[in-house]
Amino acid sequence: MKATMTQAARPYIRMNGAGNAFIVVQAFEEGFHPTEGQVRALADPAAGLGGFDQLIGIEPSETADAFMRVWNADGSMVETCGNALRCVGWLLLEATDKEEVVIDTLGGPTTARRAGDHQVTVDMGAPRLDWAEVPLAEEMDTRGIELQVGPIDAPVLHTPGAVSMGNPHVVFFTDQQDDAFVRGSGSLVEHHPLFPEGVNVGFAKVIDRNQIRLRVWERGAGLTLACGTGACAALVATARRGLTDRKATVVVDGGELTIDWDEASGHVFMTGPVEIERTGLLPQV
Ligand SMILES: N[C@@H](CCC[C@H](N)C(=O)O)C(=O)O
Repeated sequence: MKATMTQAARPYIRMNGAGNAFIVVQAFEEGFHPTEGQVRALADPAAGLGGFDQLIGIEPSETADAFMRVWNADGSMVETCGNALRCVGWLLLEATDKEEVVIDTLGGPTTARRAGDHQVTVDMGAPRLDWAEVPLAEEMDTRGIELQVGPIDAPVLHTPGAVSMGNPHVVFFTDQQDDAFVRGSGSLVEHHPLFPEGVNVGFAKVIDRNQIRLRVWERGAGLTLACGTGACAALVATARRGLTDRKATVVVDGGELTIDWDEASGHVFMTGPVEIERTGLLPQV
């Protein structure tokens, strides 16, 4: 028998952060607990929501202004989502007269504040750079891990940086960023045994010391127009290799994100646009 959502006719807000697409459900009063299958069904464009990269639940929190729960389009529940933090931050800031809000996630708490017209800055905390924190399956220097794609003697991709921004990322330094290449190698690396929890895969082309062109194959969502934690991970990985400064514009398919790895606090701050596209009611799945 097909399970139906008990949360029938729940209101949703469709938002995007630099093109990263979200369906946001407010779960302050009534719980929101979709199954993996229901998330997948909602993400299917046939459900009428237009497809999305992540489904987001905003729940009450005892220690923060809200708790943000994240499901990837494949139904997996994951630690965090940088662009959704900016979107949820925007909603909470609009609903209160606060200058700053704190949003807790499975990946840790984040603060969000307005940064101009429909722009929000989030403090993503310090990147986790120890191999066990990423996590990797074996000890390696995360500035450039022993991983390559392609023939042993002529790899097309090799020695990516590995970073956790609350969720796992690898970042390849490459000029090759076309769709077919990103899809083919991203899907391969996402499930590599070196990453026991899977991994988000970044393809970073350094334009200059303050600009990176980035495409990301997201774990559980595939190629997206933007990935906030991916942009933070790319800046951290390129700065650690001396390829960029600690502050840069990361150009993604859906816009631009400013990433600043603050020297004093060690925290990574991300600033970028948020957009409310429309509201509606969740379909029965
Ligand atoms: N879109 C995101 C990341 C969402 C989660 C990611 N796919 C994962 O599985 O860790 C972002 O903006 O950070």
